Amino acid sequence: MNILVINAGSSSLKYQLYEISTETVLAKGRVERIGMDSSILTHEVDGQPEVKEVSEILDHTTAIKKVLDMLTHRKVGVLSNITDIKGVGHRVVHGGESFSESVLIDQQVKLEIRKLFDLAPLHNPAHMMGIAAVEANLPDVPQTVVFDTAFHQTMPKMTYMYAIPKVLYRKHKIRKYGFHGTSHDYVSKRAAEFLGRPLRELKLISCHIGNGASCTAIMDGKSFDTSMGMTPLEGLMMGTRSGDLDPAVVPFTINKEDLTLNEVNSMLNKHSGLLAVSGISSDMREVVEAMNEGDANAKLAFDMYAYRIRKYIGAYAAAMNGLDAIIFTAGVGENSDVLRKAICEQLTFFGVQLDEARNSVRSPEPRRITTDESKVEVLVVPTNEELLIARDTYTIVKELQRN
Ligand SMILES: Nc1ncnc2c1ncn2[C@@H]1O[C@H](COP(=O)(O)OP(=O)(O)O)[C@@H](O)[C@H]1O
Ligand SMILES: CC(=O)OP(=O)(O)O
Ligand SMILES: [Mg+2]
Repeated sequence: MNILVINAGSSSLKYQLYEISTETVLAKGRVERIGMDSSILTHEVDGQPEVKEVSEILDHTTAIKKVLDMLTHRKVGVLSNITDIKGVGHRVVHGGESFSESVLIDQQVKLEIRKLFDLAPLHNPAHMMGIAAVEANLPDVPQTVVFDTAFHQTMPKMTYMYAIPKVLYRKHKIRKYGFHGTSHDYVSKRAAEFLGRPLRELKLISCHIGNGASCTAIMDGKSFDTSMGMTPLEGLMMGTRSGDLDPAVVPFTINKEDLTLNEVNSMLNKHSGLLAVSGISSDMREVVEAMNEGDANAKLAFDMYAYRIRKYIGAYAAAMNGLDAIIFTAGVGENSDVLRKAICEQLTFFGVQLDEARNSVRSPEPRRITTDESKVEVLVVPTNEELLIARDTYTIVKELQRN
């Protein structure tokens, strides 16, 4: 059965087409710069060179249409007809308190996602555009949503409540939700398999370090605490997001700089983090390069970034009263041996012994980067949010076909 996985952003749309019974990726790609002139569609079929097509793609509906054209293309396509797609799974960042698992999309689900626009303004509106675009192009195909927040619905009240008047939770559901749940879920299961131990017995800290970044404390196979909050802004320092800061900075800045609330929100989400501190880039590769050339701002940005991750690891080891393994994943976590080294070198107190040779290995497979004697294991586990989305979609579609 062919399942299409969609991760729609405001100006981009990533896709992967799976043959799910064998979990094979038949094709994948992305559309960038939707709504701008010269949008770019990049399409890749296993073992073949990438195909790039530049055209004007004004909205998500057109973007999906182009993707479907690519998938059925005479030369670079992998399907003879779009009716060969039997289900579409979407990544949705915010599911609030309504969803603790993946669901089939219906009117009610769409309404709930819309209600959460305020809580994930960068993500949820874009996901809705993706869902509507698929509906317009494939009206008869069942669609599902897989939420970033779902995995974290197991957090106890003690970790998800903010210490502010209760009325704000009652009226507006202001609380910690946590994100990247699909990734934390996937890598924790892979880590348990790799270690050959039951997940339920492990105390894990998974560090999803990509553009957005979050750490999760996982106990008993469940999310116990996580660094992102009501929105994906809390916690670690990120590419362009500030992460934790004294909330008083917000009214103070509004006052002193004569900014609006929206401007401050945008500053904290889009113009902070690595980008602001380094003054160079939100991309860790460029920050490390500048640091190696002696740039002091890049060094400060790198040190702050690594320090925050270390601090969360320390906090979560205490929160769980123990730690078996730390997992690094996502763009930076999987690729930056320099960052992993900076973090792990200062965790010897916990019994982390980094093996530098293992740390510098690159591989798409899960691997250990500590010595055999290390008391706490540190693993690099490449994430695969799309595969989990495809699996969940398959389960839901099969159930639908049975009824
Ligand atoms: N070799 C590398 N070294 C350091 N950072 C890298 C490397 N390759 C990719 N990255 C980082 O990964 C980030 C993207 O991570 P990713 O998980 O794909 O993020 P997202 O899904 O949020 O777009 C980039 O911003 C880049 O900084
Ligand atoms: C929730 C979140 O931050 O997602 P991303 O890392 O894809 O921006
Ligand atoms: Mg990501």
